[in-house]
Amino acid sequence: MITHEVSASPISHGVRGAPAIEVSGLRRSYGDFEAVRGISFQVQPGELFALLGTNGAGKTTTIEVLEGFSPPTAGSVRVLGHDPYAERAEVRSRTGLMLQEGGFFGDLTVAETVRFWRDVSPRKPYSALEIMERVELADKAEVRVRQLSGGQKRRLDLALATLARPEVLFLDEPTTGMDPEARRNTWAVIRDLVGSGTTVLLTTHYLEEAEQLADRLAIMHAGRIELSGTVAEVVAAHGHSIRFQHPAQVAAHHLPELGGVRPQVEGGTVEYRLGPDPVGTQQALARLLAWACDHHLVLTRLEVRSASLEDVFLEVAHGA
Ligand SMILES: Nc1ncnc2c1ncn2[C@@H]1O[C@H](COP(=O)(O)OP(=O)(O)OP(=O)(O)O)[C@@H](O)[C@H]1O
Repeated sequence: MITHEVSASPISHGVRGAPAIEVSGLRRSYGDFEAVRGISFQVQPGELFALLGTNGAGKTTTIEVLEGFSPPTAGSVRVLGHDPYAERAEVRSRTGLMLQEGGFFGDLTVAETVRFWRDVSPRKPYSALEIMERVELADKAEVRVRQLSGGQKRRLDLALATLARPEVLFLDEPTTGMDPEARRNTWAVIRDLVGSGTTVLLTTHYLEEAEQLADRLAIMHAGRIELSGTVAEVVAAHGHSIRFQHPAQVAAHHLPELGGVRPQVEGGTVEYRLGPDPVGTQQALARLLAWACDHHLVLTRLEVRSASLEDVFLEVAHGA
């Protein structure tokens, strides 16, 4: 499958004031199986929106509909104000995409690959060398694509998806297989693109990637969006937790309730999952410390913290 699309017009973000990407009540079935079950979201021009989710949640299916590879079973999608399936040529000339499986000719070198895709692009804002340098592959220019490592192939994929400076960029798990340094360099490339006005829809299994890059995100599970918002909103709604090492001299059923919350004891750790209200958390902590003093206990490894994106994700994955 060819995965590198090219841009034909300068960045204009489609219809003025309209979202760059609009998904309304999208459903997509494969035979009897409904992979996407009525999801809605919008991505504004110049925004990076991350779709997170469990395996098989429907992220790639959603991206494929947005790219115009398949029509919705129900609902509608718009990219730059157009229907990507019915008006495929218009949309695809202005979007870039990087799928999970890149479609390379393994016998070509990196430089030949970049030159080939640059030659067929109607817009050539960067030289072949600049394109390779941006993803730190200039020193691999003469290496055959099939000899690149997995992470290097992903970087080449990103270079090809962005060589025409697309208005909207779809990135499906862009940093899978990259080492931590390559991942950080790729984040910098993506940030530059967003900084220059590109709208990005990204899927990832790396929660840190979403935390680092996303203006807003949605967490999908089994075809539905379970939560969405900014990272701060999603995490704040989840609340706080108080944890400490389970004191050996206190049976689990003698641990106190804090603000009506019972503790969970697992792997030698006691955890109270509290709501998002900071006053409630403070009162719970005061009550816990008073209880510890009354019982002459030292609470080791005591911590109070806000939920992380990982906590939220795991709750969606297990609880939804
Ligand atoms: N062509 C297909 N035919 C039948 N079922 C499919 C097809 N493509 C995807 N599915 C199913 O649809 C569901 C959603 O798949 P999809 O690839 O969209 O999930 P995902 O969120 O991208 O998953 P992952 O994180 O594992 O890549 C899965 O249960 C998958 O098995």
